[in-house]
Amino acid sequence: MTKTKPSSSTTNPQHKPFQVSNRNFTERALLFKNVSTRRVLSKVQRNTETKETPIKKLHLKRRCEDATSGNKPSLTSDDSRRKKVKTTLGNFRALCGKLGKELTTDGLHIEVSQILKNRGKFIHDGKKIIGKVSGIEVGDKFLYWQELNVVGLHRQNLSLIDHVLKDGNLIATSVVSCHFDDMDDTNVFVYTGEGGNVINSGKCDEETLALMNSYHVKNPIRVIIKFNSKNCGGGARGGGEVYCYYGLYKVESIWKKKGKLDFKFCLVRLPDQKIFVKDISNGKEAVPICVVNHIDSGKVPYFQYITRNIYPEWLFNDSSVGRTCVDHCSDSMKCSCALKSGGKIPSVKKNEIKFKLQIFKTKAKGWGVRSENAIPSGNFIICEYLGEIIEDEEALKKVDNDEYLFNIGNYIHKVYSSWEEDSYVVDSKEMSSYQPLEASGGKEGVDDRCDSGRFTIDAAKYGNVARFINHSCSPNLFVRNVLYDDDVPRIPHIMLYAAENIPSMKELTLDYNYKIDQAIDSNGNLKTKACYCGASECIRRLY
Ligand SMILES: C[S@@+](CC[C@H](N)C(=O)[O-])C[C@H]1O[C@@H](n2cnc3c(N)ncnc32)[C@H](O)[C@@H]1O
Repeated sequence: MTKTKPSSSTTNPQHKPFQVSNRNFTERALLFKNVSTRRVLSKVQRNTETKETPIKKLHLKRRCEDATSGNKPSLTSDDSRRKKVKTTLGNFRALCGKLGKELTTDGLHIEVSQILKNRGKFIHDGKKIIGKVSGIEVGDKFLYWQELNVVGLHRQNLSLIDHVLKDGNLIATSVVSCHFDDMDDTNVFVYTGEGGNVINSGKCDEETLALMNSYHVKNPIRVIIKFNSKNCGGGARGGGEVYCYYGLYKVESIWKKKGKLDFKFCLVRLPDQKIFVKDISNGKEAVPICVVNHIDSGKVPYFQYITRNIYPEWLFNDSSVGRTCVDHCSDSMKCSCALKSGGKIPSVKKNEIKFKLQIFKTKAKGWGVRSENAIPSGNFIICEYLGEIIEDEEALKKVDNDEYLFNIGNYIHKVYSSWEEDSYVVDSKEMSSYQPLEASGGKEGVDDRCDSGRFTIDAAKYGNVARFINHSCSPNLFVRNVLYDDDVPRIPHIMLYAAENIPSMKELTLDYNYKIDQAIDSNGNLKTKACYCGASECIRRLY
């Protein structure tokens, strides 16, 4: 996730846009962590070379057209634009189906897009847009390169960089990147342009020129990521290539390695753009919990977002439990805490999430959690681990599906003597832990129903943001079992705290406290799982 940010120094000391020079189209590499995209580009070239449209003609035409701003107030609302985009894509695919049996042939797609263009069916009348294309949202997916052209995201058949003349200067409008698999974060990525001594000769290819000018103009550039849906949980065609629109970026810096001809362009994602899911809690949390995925097209599998644990019914009817509060004070008729305060529900604000947490897709560990704000170390509760409270016997039956089980353990680390947050006592040696139960010894020596060590939190169906926090052998969070004075005495809350100052956007991690070689599956076989935390002290095994 941490990328070395290139120096912001530019190779053009005059800070003025470069002028259009002769175009020397060759393939070039768009890099995410130095991975080349040549293969994809040459495939596009191969497929388009067979078409009749002469490249020279396209150039002439391009010189004449000028930019259209996507931000100008449009005649139609964004909703109707969106409908139009959907209809147009539907028409495109229907026509592909009609004209060719082999839908994956790019030649067919070019032909179909030409037909739609001739019929005036291109979105935005085939004009090139700078910035947001109305009707298209971040996260929208497209099955074929030509669909990007039809909807106005990227109107190039040959090049990964699209550009337009704006006030006499060529500027970049969109980039198609073909590599997503080696990144934790696409907020920053690097494009490597073609070689050529721009400073001395004043000449370079159009793509390099456009990106250089965009650096000065700071115009928004659309980024589209191409990926293979086979690798990320299926796609519209059950595996294959898909293009996903990732939003607007700007060229932050340009540099050139000593002795090398090619330029590198650092593109940085513009802030305040629509994200994939604005608030997965649907307003249940005080701070919205957004979901972003810069890795693939996968969505968070369904679960129900909760802000309080779900306790088993029998717990409330069992006098040995000694619970006086019902469902965390939600029922003012039954809850003794509420009755004490004249029927008023006590504030549960102490459990509110205060940091702007974000669920994001990691490279190798599924979803993870990070904070958009920096988090100072100390007694700041990041969040509580929530789910269904189940007995350990029940949890043991879930050994083959234990991803979201958190064994509460035998120890209570904090006791709140009142609703005041600062009156707790920290007394902890033993952490609670995620499953497997075999490792945590959850059943040891307990006969009483409400004794601790008999309960596990299952966040598979019901849970909150904490269910996405991954393990690290060098974690930046720690766990405390916290008991409020109105709680079921031996079912503490699992509260997560910052163990250090955590910079914004750094993944939040816990030590799952698993034991190696002690997890057993339902057939009695030893279970192992690799750890991809990446810490220098990583032992390479989760369990
Ligand atoms: C509580 S879930 C964490 C969220 C999970 N990544 C997701 O996508 O929903 C625990 C699971 O995440 C994965 N995981 C967490 N930390 C990991 C790590 N350091 N290395 C590999 N997988 C990890 C494992 O599959 C583990 O069973």
